[in-house]
Amino acid sequence: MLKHSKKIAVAGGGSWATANIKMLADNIIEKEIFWWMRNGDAAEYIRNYGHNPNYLSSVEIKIPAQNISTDLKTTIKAADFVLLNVPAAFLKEALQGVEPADLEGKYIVSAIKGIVPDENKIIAEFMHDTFRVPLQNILVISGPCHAEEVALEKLSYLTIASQNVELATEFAGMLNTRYIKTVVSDDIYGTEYGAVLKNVYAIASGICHGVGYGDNFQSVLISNAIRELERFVAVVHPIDRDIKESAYLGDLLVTAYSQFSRNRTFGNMIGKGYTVKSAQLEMNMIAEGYYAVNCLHQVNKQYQVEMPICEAVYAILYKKSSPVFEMQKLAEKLS
Ligand SMILES: NC(=O)c1ccc[n+]([C@@H]2O[C@H](COP(=O)([O-])OP(=O)(O)OC[C@H]3O[C@@H](n4cnc5c(N)ncnc54)[C@H](O)[C@@H]3O)[C@@H](O)[C@H]2O)c1
Ligand SMILES: O=P(O)(O)OC[C@H](O)CO
Repeated sequence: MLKHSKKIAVAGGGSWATANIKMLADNIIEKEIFWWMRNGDAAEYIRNYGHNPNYLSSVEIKIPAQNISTDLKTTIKAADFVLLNVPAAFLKEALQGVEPADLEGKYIVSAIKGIVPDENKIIAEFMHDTFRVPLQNILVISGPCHAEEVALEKLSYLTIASQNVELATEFAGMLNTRYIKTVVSDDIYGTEYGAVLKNVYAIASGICHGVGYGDNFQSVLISNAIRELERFVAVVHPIDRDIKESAYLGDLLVTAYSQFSRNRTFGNMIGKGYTVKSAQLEMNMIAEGYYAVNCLHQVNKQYQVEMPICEAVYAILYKKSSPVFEMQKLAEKLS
């Protein structure tokens, strides 16, 4: 028996939002699901045909047509849980017109793996500082899980993090299905920063592949990446955590090695000589790590953690440094 109401709004129209809609609808707990997206044509198509025309188009959308809207305030008003699923770079724009009062008493669930540009804040911090959402009302969905495998109903594990563990456990119960298993954590900072960093490491992994390094080097890169990730989260939010858990190491591995990874694909194109603009145009999807590495570069000015992989990716993407040169330089620092 759930303590809270089961009205959930999903905000975002991409692959992960579509996968989240599927798992919430496939979960057996009765609930009402609302869906906001900015693209009116896509919303109309989904209402008419029950499939997202642009992302995971094979997934059957099993929510009532009238619950799909392009008006975010109305969608938020209808729900108690607001699941944010817009890439971090566009979150501020998506929430324009939404006031702190609109979110009063709501639970905010971030499925975003990114940092809000200019603010340089992870999503929980941004929602807390800007919309006065109490941290106790904020949840994070993370873990190694590609939307494409959810569409195929391949067994996947999600981590639901919140300082309010009872709430996280309750929300996790609304995601479990035959193909989704959930783990609960109280580490929102480590979970969010871990997910942000793994996107940058996946870009590094793609760049290495693009310039011609093999599996042997790749494994050393990822072994150094998890140590870099651990160093950073230990300074930003020092608590006792096991970095080998799925939300940290697992997510890094899936993104660094999977054919479905947006960030790795983007990095591979950069390694092969594409410009940032041309690589972005080539993809209908967003590589969060591109935006995140710039934010991390700013955030780390305060913490001064040794982060050679992030710095190499930053130099390539933002200083137009040569991928071959940066990877050679990085290789000297890895162990
Ligand atoms: N795809 C996955 O498997 C997956 C898994 C876990 C977490 N995530 C996270 O989910 C979030 C959403 O990513 P996704 O993979 O669903 O995205 P996607 O790459 O599938 O889709 C791109 C999304 O960005 C939106 N978008 C593109 N340009 C925009 C603009 N100028 N203004 C506003 N919106 C714009 C599109 O409408 C679409 O919703 C990201 O933070 C990502 O890290 C994704
Ligand atoms: O692997 P990416 O770059 O597509 O990111 C998607 C998810 O974060 C994987 O858990």
